[in-house]
Amino acid sequence: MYGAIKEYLSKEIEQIKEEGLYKKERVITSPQGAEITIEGGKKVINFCANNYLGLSSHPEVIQAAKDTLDERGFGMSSVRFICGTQDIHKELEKKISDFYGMEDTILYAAAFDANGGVFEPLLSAEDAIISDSLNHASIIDGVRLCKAARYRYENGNMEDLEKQLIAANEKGARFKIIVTDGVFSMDGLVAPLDKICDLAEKYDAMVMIDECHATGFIGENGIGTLEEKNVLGRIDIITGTLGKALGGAMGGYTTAKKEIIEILRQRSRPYLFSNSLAPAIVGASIKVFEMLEKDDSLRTKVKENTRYFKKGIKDAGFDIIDGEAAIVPVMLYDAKLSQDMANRLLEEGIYVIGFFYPVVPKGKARIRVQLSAAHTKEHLDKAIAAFTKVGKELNII
Ligand SMILES: Cc1ncc(COP(=O)(O)O)c(C=O)c1O
Repeated sequence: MYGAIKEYLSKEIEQIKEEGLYKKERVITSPQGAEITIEGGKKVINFCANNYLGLSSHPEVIQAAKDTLDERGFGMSSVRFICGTQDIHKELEKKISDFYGMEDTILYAAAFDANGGVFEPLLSAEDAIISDSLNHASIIDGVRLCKAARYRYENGNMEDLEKQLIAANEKGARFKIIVTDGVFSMDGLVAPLDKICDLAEKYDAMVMIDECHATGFIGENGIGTLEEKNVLGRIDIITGTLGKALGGAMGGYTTAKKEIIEILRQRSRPYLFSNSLAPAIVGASIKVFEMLEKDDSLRTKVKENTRYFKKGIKDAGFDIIDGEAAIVPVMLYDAKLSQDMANRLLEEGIYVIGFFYPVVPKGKARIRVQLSAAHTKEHLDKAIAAFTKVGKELNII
């Protein structure tokens, strides 16, 4: 009887709209890049993709995908352990392990699956997961799927983390794992991993980080937040995505000690019961890692672009959160203002998104600007000029 649930769902949809939380998909008719065309034909400069290294439409990455498509076919039509593993899947896993200096890696269809499928195979009711309050939804879901006791510490608050570790010890937890995003994507701030690792050592816990917004460009060699915070070799489990800086298509991974990955291959449900990554994505991702090994120009560029944009926007009088990532939250505090500003900026040819409660805390509405190595100085100057113009118009600066 669809009638009854139809009425219920329609009410729910109305409620989402009334709360101002209804998400509309903006349709793009061009490839992903620093400049995109949106439906209706308008060309805009894009500041809201996770295309940090500008690789989403990079010619070398596209060529590698085409070559692999020709050589290896379109799809695998199988999960990994039946007949869905080509040699290139193994090659990519080895590349990722070497990149981080970890022992082994397992690929997933998405980082959402990597986070969703990591806890349940490793931990059970006698164990404890201690999770940062701002961790990504996929970590929250992964934790929910596991029987381990859950502890949550206030974002980045090391006193609270210590309290939670003590609480887990008092309950007699067998194994403990602290889990945090490397970069918190709404603030662009890096987790205090050095302090987290110290506490982990003091209380005998493991550490897991989600590097989705960091791999390839944060830290001197682009290894990520573990390099930035000088904790290489002290992190037990890393999850990451191929769907952001590393080409932006899709795919995720977990990299860790050999036994951890071996158990995941045996028991991680999103790995066991979901199709293997398409060869073209695997081939192109191998190319991405080769490019990162050879050349640091893209990560230098995205860092320079971030510095340049931050300076311009601060000099214009805006208030920003000054983090280490290629994410610049321009703080407006008011939800409606953030929406009005984003709409006006789009009219000026600058595509950004306004974020407000419940995505960020109440009273902390903002426009999140994401920088890319694909942005030119001209793109950045245009954006700073448009922010200044609209900011004055809306009495923000
Ligand atoms: C911190 C974090 N973890 C995990 C994910 C999921 O990544 P994927 O798109 O590969 O599923 C995202 C994507 O939004 C993310 O930002």
